[in-house]
Amino acid sequence: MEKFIVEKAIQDIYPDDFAWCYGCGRLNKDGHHLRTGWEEEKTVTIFTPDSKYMGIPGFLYGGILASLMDCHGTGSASLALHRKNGHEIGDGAEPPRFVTASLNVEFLKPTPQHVPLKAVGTVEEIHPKKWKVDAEIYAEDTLCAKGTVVLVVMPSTFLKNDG
Ligand SMILES: CCCCCCCC(=O)SCCNC(=O)CCNC(=O)[C@H](O)C(C)(C)COP(=O)(O)OP(=O)(O)OC[C@H]1O[C@@H](n2cnc3c(N)ncnc32)[C@H](O)[C@@H]1OP(=O)(O)O
Repeated sequence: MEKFIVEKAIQDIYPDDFAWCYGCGRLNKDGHHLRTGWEEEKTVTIFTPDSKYMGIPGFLYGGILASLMDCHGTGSASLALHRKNGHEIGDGAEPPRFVTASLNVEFLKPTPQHVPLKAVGTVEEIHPKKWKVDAEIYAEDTLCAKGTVVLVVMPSTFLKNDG
């Protein structure tokens, strides 16, 4: 796999109040800090899980692949609606925020530890408030998992009520 770094990620511009997700929140010091950006018309997230995310020695725990798929989905949908709204990362506009409505993962091959994983997404609009991301996760050049994530624009039920 070519060396790839996500230079501009949608998670970098989420407002602080929404930057705490365990998977992709930049402000969650214990989290994975997943970052998702464009690679031409596809979305990409790169992640090398820590050694502790072991299933069988030498191979990854499947739940961590699901986590990658999950946040790759929310980030991809946010990128796509942001672009549809006429914005790109860095133009100062606040991006839309999505939550996961469903997550389907197929584990195709044993996934080795200690190599960078690359999630590649194809984003499709179902409705302006509902998007689908078909994702593939590669370890080096091997397709190890694929899945589909459905995302919905974050409803007001997620707004924190301090009262
Ligand atoms: C925010 C920063 C990044 C954070 C990343 C976090 C990643 C996560 O882990 S999120 C946490 C896990 N996910 C959750 O907790 C979600 C919990 N579930 C829920 O809140 C709800 O079930 C939710 C929001 C997913 C779906 O709600 P539901 O009311 O069933 O929505 P749904 O019927 O699918 O429609 C969605 C919207 O599209 C609209 N819509 C209209 N036409 C259509 C259509 N043809 N098809 C689909 N939707 C349509 C619906 O009317 C609705 O809009 P509105 O709310 O204005 O009526």
